Amino acid sequence: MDSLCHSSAVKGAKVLMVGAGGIGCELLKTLALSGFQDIHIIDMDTIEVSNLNRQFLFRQSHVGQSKAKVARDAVLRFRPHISITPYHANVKDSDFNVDFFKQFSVVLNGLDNLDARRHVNRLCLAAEVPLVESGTTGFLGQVTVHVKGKTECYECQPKPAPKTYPVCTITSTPSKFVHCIVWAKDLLFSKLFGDKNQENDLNVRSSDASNSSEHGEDVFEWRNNEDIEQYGRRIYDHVFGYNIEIALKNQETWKNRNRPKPIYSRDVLPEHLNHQNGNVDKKCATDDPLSVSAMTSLGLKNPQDIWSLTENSTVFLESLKLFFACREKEIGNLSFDKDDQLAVEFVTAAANIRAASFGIPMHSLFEAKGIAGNIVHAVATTNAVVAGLIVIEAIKVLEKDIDNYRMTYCLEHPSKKMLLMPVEPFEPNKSCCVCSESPLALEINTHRSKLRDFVEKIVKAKLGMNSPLIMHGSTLLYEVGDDLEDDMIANYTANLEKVLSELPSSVTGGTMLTVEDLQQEFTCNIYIKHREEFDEEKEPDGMVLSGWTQASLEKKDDNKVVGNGGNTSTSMPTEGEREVELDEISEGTEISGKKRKQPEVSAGETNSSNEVQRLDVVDDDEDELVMLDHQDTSNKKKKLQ
Ligand SMILES: Nc1ncnc2c1ncn2[C@@H]1O[C@H](COP(=O)(O)OP(=O)(O)OP(=O)(O)O)[C@@H](O)[C@H]1O
Ligand SMILES: [Zn+2]
Repeated sequence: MDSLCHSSAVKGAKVLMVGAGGIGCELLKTLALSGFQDIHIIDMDTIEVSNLNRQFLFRQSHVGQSKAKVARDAVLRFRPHISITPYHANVKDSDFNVDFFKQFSVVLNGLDNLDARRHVNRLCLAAEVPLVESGTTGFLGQVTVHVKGKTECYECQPKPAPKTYPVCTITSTPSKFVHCIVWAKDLLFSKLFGDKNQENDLNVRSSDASNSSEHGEDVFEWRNNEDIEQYGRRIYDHVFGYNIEIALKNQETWKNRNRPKPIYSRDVLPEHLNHQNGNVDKKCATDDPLSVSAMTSLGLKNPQDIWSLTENSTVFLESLKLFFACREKEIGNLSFDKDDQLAVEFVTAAANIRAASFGIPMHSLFEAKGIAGNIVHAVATTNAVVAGLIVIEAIKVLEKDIDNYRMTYCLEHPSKKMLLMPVEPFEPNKSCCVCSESPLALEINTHRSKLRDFVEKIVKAKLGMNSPLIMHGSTLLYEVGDDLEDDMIANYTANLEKVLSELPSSVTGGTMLTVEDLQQEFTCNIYIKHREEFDEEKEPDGMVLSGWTQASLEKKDDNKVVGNGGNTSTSMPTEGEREVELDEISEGTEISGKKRKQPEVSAGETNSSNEVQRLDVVDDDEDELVMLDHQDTSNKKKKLQ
């Protein structure tokens, strides 16, 4: 190690670290202690109290300050003579362009989301700077090396698709608590507090209801003649009582399922809730609307308690009331946030009441929050191990020790007596459209789909472009930029609303479109195939992109996404479930069944085969997160404490 620390490659290296969170803090410390002398750090966040348990460069007094800057100061205290340059900024900002990236010898990622990772991958490819990429999820972690032309890029292999659920499971036939959470968060919470005009599957039921029993208006609207408690109870009775009764009428649905039980507020709560007569203004009297809490107001203290049905019903009404009383300005714009206490309380209560109705075990707020926020509790040790591995790979990259590059996976349980599983990197995937410029094919109804659908669903969501430019031959159909003339902007805005075949340069079957992101210096050709019909459930986008590894995932996932509740139900298994873990983790990542050589295991080890299945660990990220189901959550919690 000593020789490594003093290697001239290390001393002379200029390193860019992206992310100064859980992995980043460990990484900066390890870099400094390993002899690196010129380190740049980009992080867009400020320090939060919840970071302090593991992001050890930060202290209570730093809360609210830039992570990048505080991390720098903390490390300079024990390595005063090295140079650390912090940027409190989003790595996607246009300042961080290809030229910016070119100045570095290596880029090290300690990020927590797919979007930023893809962006950095593209910049590293364009700037031809090696990338060491990392991620952790609880006890699981991985460090991978990406060198243009030598190893696969970050996007050569498909990433696990966020687990999605069939809409009908969420709206009609939940069988697990997570289904109730998705319903509470993506349907009910959004309906009540988010954008009312959003398409939402609760609409179906509310209009059913308005035809039969209600007054032809939106059931979810607060009516002039009712007080907030009446409103809350009406919503309660509608979603937990009336809607269930309607659902029960469909005998077919319940032939092989347990029939749910309608729950009405009068069955579980007294006619008037005495405590709610308390002074609402007093409950709101705080500088920080985010600190308003139904639990506080009701005297419920322990977030690990599982509330009774009555308690859940009380929390439901109280949190709804507090939203309207204390946070009225935000209503209409809210989306669920795991750090929003009142939102978590509402979602926990609503999910529990629904669970009770469907005979599903109820959960504590702590557990519900974990599921709703896709939280896998971070393990500081995993971050430290991963940071160490990043530095080891960075040193190999700097010394151009290509034969020894490794992708390393941290396991939760020893496999072949090892907790760390190093594997040789793959070569670049020839069909990867990011690093091999391989064209894609898009099946789309060119007479029905608008350019806007193409931009949103394909260019942004699937291809991860920030500032796209779309060309058909020499005609520019769309472009984003700060310096566009007004008439161009008007032109592009008009194009967005046109169907593809009616664009100024008609896009039909057989057209080749070029899509480019100027900042990422990433270009992609898309061959358009016209197709009339799409299966609403299986192909909810109304278009199918193929030709790249991403597309194979789509086929695998025949469920329709509900809202943005992307979750995977990969679980942390107990010892006996080891095989399940391997299968589940690799699910969605190893679609071709390719095997990777595992060179580090010597013949004397217990393994009979020297091949292991590729493991990919999903990261703690909103897009691609692992979610624990209830058994595993409790199992895990025990281990963590
Ligand atoms: N686009 C981006 N530009 C710059 N920094 C980013 C970007 N996306 C994520 N990050 C940073 O990456 C870091 C990831 O760290 P980590 O996974 O520990 O998350 P965290 O936000 O600190 O903690 P948690 O989400 O678990 O509360 C964060 O500090 C975050 O600010
Ligand atoms: Zn690639």
